[in-house]
Amino acid sequence: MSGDGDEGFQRIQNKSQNGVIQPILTDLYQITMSYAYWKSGKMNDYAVFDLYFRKNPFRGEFTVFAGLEEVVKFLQNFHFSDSDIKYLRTVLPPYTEDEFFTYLRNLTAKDVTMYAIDEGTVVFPKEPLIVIEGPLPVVQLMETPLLNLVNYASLVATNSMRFRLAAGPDKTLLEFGLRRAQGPDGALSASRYCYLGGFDGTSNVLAGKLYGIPVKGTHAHAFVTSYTALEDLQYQDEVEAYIDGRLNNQEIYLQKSLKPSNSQEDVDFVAVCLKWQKKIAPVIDFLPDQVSVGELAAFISYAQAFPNGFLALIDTYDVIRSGLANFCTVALALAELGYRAIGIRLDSGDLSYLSHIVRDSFRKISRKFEIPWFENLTIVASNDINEDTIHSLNQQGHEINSFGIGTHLVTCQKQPALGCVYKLVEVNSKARIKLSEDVEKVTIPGKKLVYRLFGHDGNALVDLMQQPLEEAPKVGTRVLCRHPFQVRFTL
Ligand SMILES: Nc1ncnc2c1ncn2[C@@H]1O[C@H](COP(=O)(O)OP(=O)(O)OP(=O)(O)O)[C@@H](O)[C@H]1O
Ligand SMILES: O=P(O)(O)OC[C@H]1O[C@H](OP(=O)(O)OP(=O)(O)O)[C@H](O)[C@@H]1O
Ligand SMILES: O=C(O)c1cccnc1
Ligand SMILES: [Mg+2]
Repeated sequence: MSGDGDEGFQRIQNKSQNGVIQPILTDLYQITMSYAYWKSGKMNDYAVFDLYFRKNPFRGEFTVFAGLEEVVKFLQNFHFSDSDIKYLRTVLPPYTEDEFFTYLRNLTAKDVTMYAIDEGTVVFPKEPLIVIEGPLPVVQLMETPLLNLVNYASLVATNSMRFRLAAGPDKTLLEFGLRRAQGPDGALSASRYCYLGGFDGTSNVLAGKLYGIPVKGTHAHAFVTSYTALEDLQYQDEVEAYIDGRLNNQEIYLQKSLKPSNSQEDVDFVAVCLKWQKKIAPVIDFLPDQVSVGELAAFISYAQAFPNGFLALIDTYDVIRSGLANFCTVALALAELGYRAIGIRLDSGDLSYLSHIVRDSFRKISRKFEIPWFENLTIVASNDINEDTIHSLNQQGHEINSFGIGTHLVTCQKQPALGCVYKLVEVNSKARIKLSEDVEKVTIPGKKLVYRLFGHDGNALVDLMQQPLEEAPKVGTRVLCRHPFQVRFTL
């Protein structure tokens, strides 16, 4: 068994994420330009490229830089394989000189130098996040893969941090985006960089395995709707075996039982639940004959499987009249047997209103039965949540402890791409500029160093770009900083 698992892991490591990141994961024009550079004798020109973005995403004021670890791995492993070369021979024109393919086959990043800002740093438009320098054709070939590695990673990390800022530091944020992400690679990147941006965990099991991200989750509506009666808690084949006389009543009863946390003696858990149902009905105001018995069976079944991890999705039928009542019933039965339930999840309706109703019931039970922790049970909310939903919930007031967020987080619905670019700024120590009709698109020529200047109070004031030969700013000394584009003249 473990052999199978390891093979699966190897397959993924070799072929998925890292396997797919390779020099020919690029735009064709990088290869054709390399050929032209090579043919015109520019292969030893020394070029400097800046990787930067022009505008913070989501109409925001900051960006979180991410993707650097994969960039480093990419540079370390940069080479074209025999099969890459074989394929490229079919793509380039037949008159492409043979020596070029030998040149490509022997290329590595050994003559390339990279400077970068630390991954996870808050960064701003126009400043180089990565500077790459080396032989022109080689650093040209880096453009597309590097942009691919940084763009989405930084976008989704920024999105994740924005959700974190909206929710506040004490909420648990779970990424539930696998089913809605842009394919398998998009999903894995989303899980990885949402964690970097401030989420606490993911539902994506493979991301947990590959990147060490905590994996968390609840259960789905299907789990609830699959049960229709308390009899579902018995295995059907065992019911048949009982009818046939192959099993006795005691053996069937065991399916309904649970051992208390401190004993090995089976207790009829269903009976304990039904006892608590009667006791709490007047406390939190529900009618036992109005709850869904299938939902109760589902919750009991989940509680038997995870007596220390019972978290129930309570909106399958009716949150107040059924889901909440059934959850409290089972949670109290668990409490009698020495277990602490975790809480509930809401996946529809008015999340502010419902979270208040739920917390209110938890408080009533906590006081009535003197179970202090019951009022602090976790309330998880999900259902198409975006950043604005969280701000709105904060304004209205809510009792949610944890948000499960998928679609809006991983697809970055508010802005689907960051727009990082990779521009030539220097060749053979001479600055290069790209002019444009659009002033935003004019490049800042020359190699630059970026300093982050901090005030006396320890807060960052400004990022300063300088040429390498300019004197570095000194602590305690005033520095003249000019905006690179918005020049202000005073007369
Ligand atoms: N109190 C609230 N304030 C702001 N947004 C909320 C609040 N409660 C829920 N939402 C958000 O409103 C959106 C729509 O909720 P709505 O109740 O219409 O959806 P629903 O319950 O899934 O219903 P349906 O499935 O029938 O569309 C969801 O994206 C949800 O996250
Ligand atoms: O809403 P998201 O932020 O994408 O979070 C993930 C969603 O995925 C699940 O249900 P799914 O959407 O598959 O079914 P549903 O529409 O019935 O909730 C879960 O219940 C969430 O609603
Ligand atoms: O664990 C959950 O509750 C979950 C996981 C993925 C999508 N929606 C919910
Ligand atoms: Mg949904």
